[in-house]
Amino acid sequence: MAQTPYGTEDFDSRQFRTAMGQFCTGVTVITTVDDDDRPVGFACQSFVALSLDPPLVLFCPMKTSRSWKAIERKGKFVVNVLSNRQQDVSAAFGAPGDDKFRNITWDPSPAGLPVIRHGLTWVECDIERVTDGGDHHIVIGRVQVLGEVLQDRPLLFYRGGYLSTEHPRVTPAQAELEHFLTWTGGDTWL
Ligand SMILES: Cc1cc2nc3c(=O)[nH]c(=O)nc-3n(C[C@H](O)[C@H](O)[C@H](O)COP(=O)(O)OP(=O)(O)OC[C@H]3O[C@@H](n4cnc5c(N)ncnc54)[C@H](O)[C@@H]3O)c2cc1C
Ligand SMILES: NC(=O)c1ccc[n+]([C@@H]2O[C@H](COP(=O)([O-])OP(=O)(O)OC[C@H]3O[C@@H](n4cnc5c(N)ncnc54)[C@H](O)[C@@H]3O)[C@@H](O)[C@H]2O)c1
Repeated sequence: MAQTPYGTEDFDSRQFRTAMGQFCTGVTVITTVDDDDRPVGFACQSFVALSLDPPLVLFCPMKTSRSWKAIERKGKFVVNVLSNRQQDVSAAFGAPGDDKFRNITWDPSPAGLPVIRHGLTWVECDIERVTDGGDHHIVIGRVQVLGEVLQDRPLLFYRGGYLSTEHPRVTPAQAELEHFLTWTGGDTWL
């Protein structure tokens, strides 16, 4: 049953979060290295694929974020897309801390930024533009490198908690059609 809507800005922060929590998203960890080459990062659900040509993405860090300050100085970041096995990774990077990488295994991206192991995929980006978003920044990044894709289920954030979903099944007929549509070997079968 529909609830009575709240009036113009006649709501508190808890009510706003409850409303926004109805929108289910994936979870990423945005990483970089600081001036001393130490890995830093934070859990981030405000990540969006923005543009295909040019390839742009965006995310929104709190203006008080120390990770953001390191990302801004470096001018580069990696977006790590988490799998459903990485709830603990999200929890570690979703809370303030000075050594969030303590129990995290990672490899350097081409630019030397942390790629967290066992994520669904990752992209390395250069900061293209930063605009104002209230108590957050809106950071637009230009994608430079696409990481490999792992066949696993995503970690989802919904109503302030974690969820997972079945990976969509690919039937043999769909796989055959995909192979046909992406074939680059020429018309050798004719
Ligand atoms: C699933 C999920 C999704 C999230 N999505 C987003 C998102 O899209 N955008 C976003 O900005 N955040 C998001 N968060 C929250 C974010 O991950 C956490 O706030 C994280 O701690 C931020 O890390 P940081 O390094 O950016 O900030 P930190 O530097 O860890 O700071 C976090 C807050 O703590 C304060 N602080 C830091 N150090 C101290 C100290 N020594 N003493 C007192 N206060 C201190 C800072 O001022 C800041 O307000 C999300 C969290 C979760 C779990
Ligand atoms: N965009 C963000 O900055 C953001 C997003 C999600 C969670 N968080 C933080 O992570 C922690 C865990 O969250 P929770 O489990 O209590 O969920 P919650 O119930 O506080 O969040 C529900 C929804 O509200 C929105 N939200 C929450 N905090 C926000 C913020 N500071 N700015 C903008 N939107 C926000 C998000 O859409 C989130 O999915 C909290 O400290 C929360 O502030 C921050």
